[in-house]
Amino acid sequence: MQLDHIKARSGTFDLSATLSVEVGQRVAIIGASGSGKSTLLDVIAGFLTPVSGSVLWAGQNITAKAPGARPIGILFQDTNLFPHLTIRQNLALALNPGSGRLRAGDTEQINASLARVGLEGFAERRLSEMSGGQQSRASLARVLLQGRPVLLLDEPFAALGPALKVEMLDLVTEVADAEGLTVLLVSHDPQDARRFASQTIVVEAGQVSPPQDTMTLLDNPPPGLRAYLGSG
Ligand SMILES: Nc1ncnc2c1ncn2[C@@H]1O[C@H](COP(=O)(O)OP(=O)(O)OP(=O)(O)O)[C@@H](O)[C@H]1O
Repeated sequence: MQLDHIKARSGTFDLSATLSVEVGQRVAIIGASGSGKSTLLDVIAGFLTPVSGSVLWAGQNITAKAPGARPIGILFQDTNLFPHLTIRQNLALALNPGSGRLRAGDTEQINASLARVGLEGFAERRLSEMSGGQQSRASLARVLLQGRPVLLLDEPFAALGPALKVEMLDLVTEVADAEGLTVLLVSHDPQDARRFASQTIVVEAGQVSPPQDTMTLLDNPPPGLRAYLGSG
């Protein structure tokens, strides 16, 4: 994925980015609150049209494509599932947004995606009857069902507590590696970056830096990042 001389504006906030992320990479995005991390994801996902510059995937310019037509799946902290529906109904809606009716092959696909996230046998369970960790797994199953090659994660596991968060990041790592997904993870926690991503993008006051080696960056952070990390 490439961001080529992107300039974007959200209200009075300006963002600029030129970078490229290799296919199959897992990359963390870190930066202070309000620095522009979500704005960057909005540009990549197509929720915010840049003023200038291009978003490219596999050499194709996707800047003008609607969010649903992009090769991108998104996982936010708010679960993307309806609490009163069963997991099967929720996933059927993800496959067939209009009707939620199951077509030939859908059940197998749903069962396979539940198995991939360790939720075999949960299809008839309502979301409201599941733990926070199980709900996170179900929302991951939903986004995986879309079969998009790029996954954007905006602090999706922040509410889970440290042990469960690590478990979910490891699960995403396993699935992403097995399927060759390219993953961008926004996080406030440098430990997430160390655990999850060999490369890290720093966002500072709307300026997006290209990916750098995570360990090198965090072991010897530049002044702006050092202040944000609170490391002296
Ligand atoms: N429509 C808007 N009008 C004015 N300012 C906006 C608008 N949308 C976003 N901003 C500002 O843009 C900046 C970047 O916001 P963004 O949500 O991308 O930051 P972030 O790094 O994701 O922050 P956080 O870590 O707190 O989620 C913020 O200062 C925000 O207040």
